[in-house]
Order: sequence, then C-alpha cells, then structure tokens
Amino acid sequence: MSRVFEFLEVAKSYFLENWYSSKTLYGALFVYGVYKVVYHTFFDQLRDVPGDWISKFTAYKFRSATFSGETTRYLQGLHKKYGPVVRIGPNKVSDAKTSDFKKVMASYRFSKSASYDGFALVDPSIFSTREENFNRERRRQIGPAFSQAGLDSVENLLESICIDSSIKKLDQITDDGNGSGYINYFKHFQNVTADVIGELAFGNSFNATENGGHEITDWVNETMKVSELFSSFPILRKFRYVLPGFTTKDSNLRQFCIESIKKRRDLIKSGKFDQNRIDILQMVLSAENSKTKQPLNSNELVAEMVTMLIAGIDTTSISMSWLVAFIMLYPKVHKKVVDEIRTNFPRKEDRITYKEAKEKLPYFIATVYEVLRIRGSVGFALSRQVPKSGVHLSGYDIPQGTDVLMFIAGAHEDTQVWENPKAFIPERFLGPNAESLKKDIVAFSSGIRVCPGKNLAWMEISMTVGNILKDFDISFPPDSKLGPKVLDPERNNEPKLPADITFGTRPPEFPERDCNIIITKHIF
Ligand code: HEM
Repeated sequence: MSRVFEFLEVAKSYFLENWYSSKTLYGALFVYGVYKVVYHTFFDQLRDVPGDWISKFTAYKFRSATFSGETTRYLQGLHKKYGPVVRIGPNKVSDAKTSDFKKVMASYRFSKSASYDGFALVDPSIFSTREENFNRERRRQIGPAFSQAGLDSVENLLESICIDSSIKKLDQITDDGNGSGYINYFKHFQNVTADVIGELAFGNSFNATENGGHEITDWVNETMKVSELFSSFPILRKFRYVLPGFTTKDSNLRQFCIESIKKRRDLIKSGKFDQNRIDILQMVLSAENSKTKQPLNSNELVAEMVTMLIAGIDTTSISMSWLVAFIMLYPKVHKKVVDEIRTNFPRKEDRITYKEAKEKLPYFIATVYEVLRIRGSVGFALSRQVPKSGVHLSGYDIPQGTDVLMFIAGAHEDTQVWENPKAFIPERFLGPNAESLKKDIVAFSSGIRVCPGKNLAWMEISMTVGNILKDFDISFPPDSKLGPKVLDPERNNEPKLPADITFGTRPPEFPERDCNIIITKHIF
C-alpha cells in the first residue's frame, strides 16, 4: 500500500513541477480539440440540429441568458433564426412547435430533467419530482383540492378574496382620493393571489390585500433566487447544507408552514374544522406516504406547501398584470371588454363569478386567452429528458438522454397554428376555430403533468380583473412612459409593452415604474 502512495506522491510532484513547462498539456488540449471537432462534425447525433456553433461545445450562452433573465428573448431569437428545433448546448435542444410540445408532454416517458432537482430548496414535491410513481401519487392525493368539488367547496372563500377584499381595498383608495386614486396593479394582484394560496394551502388568508403586502412573498423570492442559482450552477447544490441561506431548514418560510399545519390540526381536534372544505392543506394532511404507510412527514408537508406558494402566486398574478397591461394599451379592446362587462352586470352590487364570466362575457374570456398566449406568465422552457427510444421532433432525430426544452412562448408563435402570432387579437378566440385554438394554448403546459391549478387560476383571474373593470375606470397616469400612442418599432409599431424579464416566471421587469395606474370609481 505504501508503495502506491509513494508512486502517487512522485506522480503528483512531477505533475506540479512540470505541467506549465511541459508540452504535454498543450498536446493533450490540441488532441482533445481535434477529437471534439471530428466528433461533432461526423458522429454527434445532434449534429444536424441547427443552432449557434458554440452550442455544440457548451450551453454557456443559454446559461448566461437564464442567469440574466433573458431566456425568453434568447430562445425567441434563436427560433426566429434557425427554426422550430434549435440546439442550445451539447446535450440540449429547444423546441417551439406546438405539435412537438403535445407529443413530449403526453406521457411520463419524457421525465422532467435534472434541473428540477432541489427546486425551492425543499424535498421533492408534486412539481419537482422526476419519478412517475411519486407524481402520480401526489396528483391523486392533492388532486381533489383542484377538482370541481374541491373548488366548489372553497368558492365562497375565493369570492371573498378575489372580489370582496380586492374591491374593498380599491374602494378605500378611491374614497380617500375623492373618487379616484393611484394603485400599482402588479402589487395588488400579487397580494390577492397570495391571500388565495394562504387560504387554500395554509388555512388562513395572509391578509396581504388588506395590509398592502405580507413578508411571505419576500421569503419566497429569496428562496427562489437561491433555487435559480442552483439550477444555473448545479455544483452549488453540494454546499446547500453548509452555507447559510442555502436551505429552507431553519428559514422563516419553513417555520410558517409548520405553524400553519399545527393550527389546522388544532382546529380539526377541536371539532371546529368545516369537514366539507376540500382545500390543498387538508389534502396534504390526509395524504400518506405509500412506502412508509405513514402520514407525510414535516419535510414532505413543507415541500408541498412551499411548492404551492411558488406555483400558485406569481404565475396567476403576473397573468392578471399582463391582462390589465394589454387591455389598457389597446383602447378598442378596452372599450369592448368594459362595455360587455357593464352591460351584463349593470349594478354596483352585481358580482362576476367565474361561472357567470364564462356564460356572459365571451369577449373578456377571449381576451384572457389571447393574453395567456401572447404573454404567458411562465417564460422558461419546460425541460424533459428524451427516453431510450429517442424521439423524432419536427424532422430531427433526437437521441436518448438529450434535454428537450419545450418552449411555451415559442409554441404560442408557431405559425402552423397561429395566424399573425405577434399581433394581439382576442377575436381569434371567438371565430369558428376558437375551440380548437383554445386547446393549442400551452400556458399551463399539457398532458400528464399539466398544471393542476389551471381552473383555480382561471377563477381568480376572471373574478379579480372582471370585478375591477366593472367597478372602476382605469387609466394611465399623466407622467406614464407607456400608453396606446407610445409605439414600439420592434413590435411592428404596436403599443410599447412594459419591459419583461424571465426568472422562471415572466413578470414586468420594472413593476414599480410601469404598473402604476389611476383608478376612478364608476358611477352606476
Ligand atoms: C396563470 C396561472 C398559472 C400558470 C400559467 C401555470 C403554469 C404551469 C405550468 C406551465 C406548469 C408545468 C411546469 C413544468 O412542467 O415544469 C405548471 C405546473 C404546476 N402548477 Fe401551475 N400555473 C398557474 C397557476 C397555478 C396555481 C394557481 C397552482 C396551485 C395553487 C399551480 C400549481 C401547479 C403545480 C402543483 C404544478 C406541477 C404539476 C406536476 O408537475 O405534476 N399552478 N403550472
């Protein structure tokens, strides 16, 4: 044994003394370079997939776009240049074809990629797991909270947040300002959706709408920043248990989850819990781990609760924000939406529920669809691993093990599906093809891992925005840098939109600058 160590020592000192002066290193690098060029030219199975030359060797450009919030623009640019399937790394392609999207998402054969590991610094959850059985189990356990029966059981709660608290807050602001006042709609919507998730996944509203915010949104943002860092630089995951702030183990967020679980358990024990209420918290508390046959332990519970915060708050509030942004920038659409709402709901005391919006407000619903298409709230591409059999996507054979990134914003510009995809045209969802086009919206993904919160999100969006447009006139402040007449040459001289940034979701980049509006009480 000691001989082996002796040999290693000698080899080590030889290397340390000679590596810089020796030609060996340069020789080795040269041979490696030649090997790489020959390999990528003749043998690489992705060699025919178009893309920037450098992407054969490194995903650096994609990673740096991800890190700087430019993923959506970077991928859009590549697809414009190279077509529906583009290489973005030695082992990665991005795909912007709707039919490919549906094919890949249809089954568990394409599992989520390793980039989902460590999501939100919690244990695997319904969202981050890459295992079919785990995901199936969680979807079965939590699913009832998102079913029609589940949503019906919390409908009153949802109305009290998305209609009553929201309108009450805005009434206060306009009352203080003699009939009109300023709001930041981005912040307001974030508060409303946080309160919804507070009720459903934590058992109590966070009262963010009433109080103008709740620290939970800051905790979530902090957690997500570190989580994004891990996704861009996976090596950092190895340090997560030794560096402060790199785990939720002792965080405020975790503590908050544990306290909420305790409160719900106490409520159940005291017999005061409404047994008819089927909400997310109740579903995770009554779930059991199929291996241990035990209820979920605290790490598993925290993982699901934190996941719901992240999956449910910003996605929905950002969609509401883009909806308001587009409506305000397109006066004809604005007028049509408001006329439709106020004709069907002519009194202050009328309340627009989701059911009524679907029945009576086709133009408003079409506008929501068009906003989900043209500016969905999820900006990143959903990464999946190609299985053993490989896959044929838009004319390219993609081999096993490749990460295919299914690009939502790209699919929403697929010219085989969407006529004039860059233009904002709600009417496309009222024409003869409307029903089939609705099925081509992949904002909530599609297939086996489609967003379970889709119907909940639709309820929140229609109730919150619909009722605001009924009760208030909205307009740009005089000093606004945006407006229907401020045109953007890069959008074919359509109105300039608030700048956007992608870190998973795709919110306005400067909401404190671009999302301030004046609201004025409508006189009924
Ligand atoms: C407009 C609002 C929303 C949008 C655009 C949206 C979009 C998406 C997308 C694109 C996915 C697929 C992600 C992937 O495969 O990587 C997803 C998954 C998911 N969403 Fe949503 N979502 C929204 C609202 C919600 C809400 C309100 C909740 C719950 C409170 C929720 C819970 C989830 C969960 C748990 C998953 C993971 C499902 C799985 O992997 O099996 N989402 N969502």
